[in-house]
Amino acid sequence: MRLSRFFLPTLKEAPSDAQIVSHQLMLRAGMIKQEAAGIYAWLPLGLKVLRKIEQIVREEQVRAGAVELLMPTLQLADLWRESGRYDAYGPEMLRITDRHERELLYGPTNEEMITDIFRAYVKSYKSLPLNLFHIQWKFRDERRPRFGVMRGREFLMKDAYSFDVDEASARKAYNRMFVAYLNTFARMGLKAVPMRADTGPIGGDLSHEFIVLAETGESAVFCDKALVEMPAPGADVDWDDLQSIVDQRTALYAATEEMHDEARFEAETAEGDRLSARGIEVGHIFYFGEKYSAPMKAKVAGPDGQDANVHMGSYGVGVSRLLGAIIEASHDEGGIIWPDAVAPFDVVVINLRANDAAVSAACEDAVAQLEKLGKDVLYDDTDERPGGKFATADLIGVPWQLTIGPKGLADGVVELKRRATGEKVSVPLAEAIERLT
Ligand SMILES: Nc1ncnc2c1ncn2[C@@H]1O[C@H](COS(=O)(=O)NC(=O)[C@@H](N)CS)[C@@H](O)[C@H]1O
Repeated sequence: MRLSRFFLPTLKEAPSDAQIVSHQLMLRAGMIKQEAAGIYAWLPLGLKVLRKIEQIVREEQVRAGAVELLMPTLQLADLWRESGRYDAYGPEMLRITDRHERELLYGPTNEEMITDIFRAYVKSYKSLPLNLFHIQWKFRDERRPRFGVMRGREFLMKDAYSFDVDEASARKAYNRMFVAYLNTFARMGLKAVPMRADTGPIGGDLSHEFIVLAETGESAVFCDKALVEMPAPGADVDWDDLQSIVDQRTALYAATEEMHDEARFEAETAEGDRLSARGIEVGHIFYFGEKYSAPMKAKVAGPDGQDANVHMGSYGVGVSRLLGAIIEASHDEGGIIWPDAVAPFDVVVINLRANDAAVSAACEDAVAQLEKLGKDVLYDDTDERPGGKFATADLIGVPWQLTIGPKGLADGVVELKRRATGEKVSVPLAEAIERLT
């Protein structure tokens, strides 16, 4: 992609109301534009990252056995009246009346709708276990949207819903999501710690939040620091028997503020291992049994032919929030440092003298070779001065910068820079390409 043909409205300064670094950098890097409080337009660079994060979430859901569908953003109020949540949900719910005076709402979550879909078709335990997920925009009329996409009003969520014949099976579904979440966040270069959490308006009695430690996090958290460095289980696990993996983590103390018990923390965790910090909630999983299947009559015939309510859980990931969380965890004074797996481009090719035919020819050759190898290249072919080009490349956080100028060309070398470390080497183009693949 030629930068001269792209749409990258970078800003020298962030607007003063952007308080945290991720909000400042997303605005300065031309990734988002606020259209209303808590409501954003996703500009090309931001959308590329959003889609990469979404794809990692999707792949790990599928690996854990979940099946993707897509539910609408608009829902009938009557569905929420069945579960009793229509009034209980409160002012965060955006209520809408259509031209026929029908009462609708912009979905903040989808437990009722997915239960309605399930009960319409599934009648036998033989269809279980089942986990259905989608990645869809939600609306929550937050009283104080802030910190950019971190706490928006319209935001992208992956929400999955599991259906099982009994509690024991439902806990296995819960464990599959628990492990899938550990793998998901690790693939994005994040250290996310599962912590016992409150269940709030979703309900149930078993819940974990996945927290990324960050000073600007809204949650106060307490945990055994061993949990932070524990590697993710990876894909090669027995998805039908994950209890030992889950126990390994839940055996160590980890709780959000609402669930924290200082006495228990001190009893269970040696002083040197106690971590109290602030964190960002990037995922939240719940087991809530028959909370929705009972009032909505979502039943299956069991092996004995008797109908029984299915046991459910729901599992959310803040897909759009993750851009903010990743930047909070990975940036420096120059700007964003994207982990390779979610970067908007793999490499920026920087032309130091766009009006020099030989340099431009060398750049275009490098771009062509890299694209032939499947690399996603941003080619800065603008007539911006070199300092400005380097500053833009650092700001938008692409993992590699390959710079070509007249002097390097004369010496038969290009300069390759690793954004994360700042390390630079001057090597022949072939070797630079070798290092990039
Ligand atoms: N206002 C918001 N802006 C951005 N992300 C949010 C917002 N509210 C929640 N999230 C993200 O969405 C995730 C899931 O939201 S939740 O309320 O915890 N859980 C649910 O809605 C359940 N239905 C899970 S399917 C949270 O962990 C958080 O990462």
